[in-house]
Amino acid sequence: MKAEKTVWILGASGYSGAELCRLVSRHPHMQLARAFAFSAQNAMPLPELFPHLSMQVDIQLQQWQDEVLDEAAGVDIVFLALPHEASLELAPKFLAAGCCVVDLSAAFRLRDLNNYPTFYGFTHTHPEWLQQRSYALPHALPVPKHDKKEQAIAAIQAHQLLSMPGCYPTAASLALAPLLLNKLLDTTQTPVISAVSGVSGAGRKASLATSFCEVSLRPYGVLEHRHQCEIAQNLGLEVMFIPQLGNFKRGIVATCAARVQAGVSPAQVQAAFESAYQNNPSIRLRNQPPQADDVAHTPFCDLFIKVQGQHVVVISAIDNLLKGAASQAIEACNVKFGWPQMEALL
Ligand SMILES: NC(=O)C1=CN([C@@H]2O[C@H](COP(=O)(O)OP(=O)(O)OC[C@H]3O[C@@H](n4cnc5c(N)ncnc54)[C@H](OP(=O)(O)O)[C@@H]3O)[C@@H](O)[C@H]2O)C=CC1
Ligand SMILES: CC(=O)N[C@@H](CCC(=O)OP(=O)(O)O)C(=O)O
Repeated sequence: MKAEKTVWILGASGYSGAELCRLVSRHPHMQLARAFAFSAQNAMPLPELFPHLSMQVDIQLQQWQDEVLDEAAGVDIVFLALPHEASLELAPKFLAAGCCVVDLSAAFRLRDLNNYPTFYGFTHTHPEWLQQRSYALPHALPVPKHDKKEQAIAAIQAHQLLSMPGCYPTAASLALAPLLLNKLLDTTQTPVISAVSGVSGAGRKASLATSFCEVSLRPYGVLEHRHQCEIAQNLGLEVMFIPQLGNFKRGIVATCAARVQAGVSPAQVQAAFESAYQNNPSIRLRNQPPQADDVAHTPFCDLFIKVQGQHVVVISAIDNLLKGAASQAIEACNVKFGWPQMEALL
């Protein structure tokens, strides 16, 4: 049977792009037509760069050249797993060619233009697309326009540009959204999110800060990380965000501490999570705090909830390269094109 959708992947020599190549290759409705790297030295069969993909992915990496854009008309889905500014420049060109663009970068995530110079160091040059994109967390979010799962799905289906959430924002938003959706949170107390990420979160290119002997457990970007405003945007309230780098390869464990309103019972909190996620095959409610390896190489978000008096702690674990990037992008496409939500992911 011929796959219905042809796919290009840009950034396929990077960590999340390579995961996308693997997932698209096993997707029954997608055909991986071309995969691009940026550097000439990466123009090789993908399994030469990532040997674990041998016999899983059969694609030759090509060096990206702008002239290739002339051949984009007729490509159904283009995944961009690129630096933010590269996505910002290329996405509108693919959109103009009629492709559905799924962008894993932050180029189209933030609604407030002013946050780009502050948190990303560049001025946004395509604000028109910020108004016409769907921020594709394929689950209910307690923010205007996304307060019902059906609306979130309709938005994904209606838009040509899907902007994928960041990795920490995925973990934190899924942890806190049910409390907000059900109006259980005491919003006079700012939630605190302390999250540890493996070093693949920083991407593949070598840097001293992420080399093996340099990393132990390092807090960074305390209260000023670029994901703080994305999490606040998702939840509709301020948060305190403390990211940390851990000496493991993949995964994020986010510990989210907040306060519920007086009189809210543990049973009400549990019921809020069960009703929010009962039909969601990518979320697992756990009886024990999840650790990073429980979700590594899986498309799941594992959540553990503990309530004591008015204190609530939700611990959320994802694989940053999958639920935080590539598998969530496939999930969004599955929702968009009406395929089973976990197609190609399990
Ligand atoms: N790592 C993660 O956990 C997550 C990453 N993301 C986002 O996904 C995107 C990719 O991240 P990640 O996979 O970690 O990155 P990597 O650093 O592993 O890979 C980056 C990719 O982009 C290519 N590239 C670099 N510069 C350019 C450019 N100027 N123009 C076109 N292509 C370029 C690289 O090609 P070459 O190798 O040939 O240089 C490589 O294929 C980023 O926007 C990131 O923020 C999102 C969620 C989680
Ligand atoms: C460990 C590490 O460096 N993590 C990255 C976040 C991961 C990422 O690539 O960010 P997006 O999810 O926004 O694309 C950081 O702190 O900037």
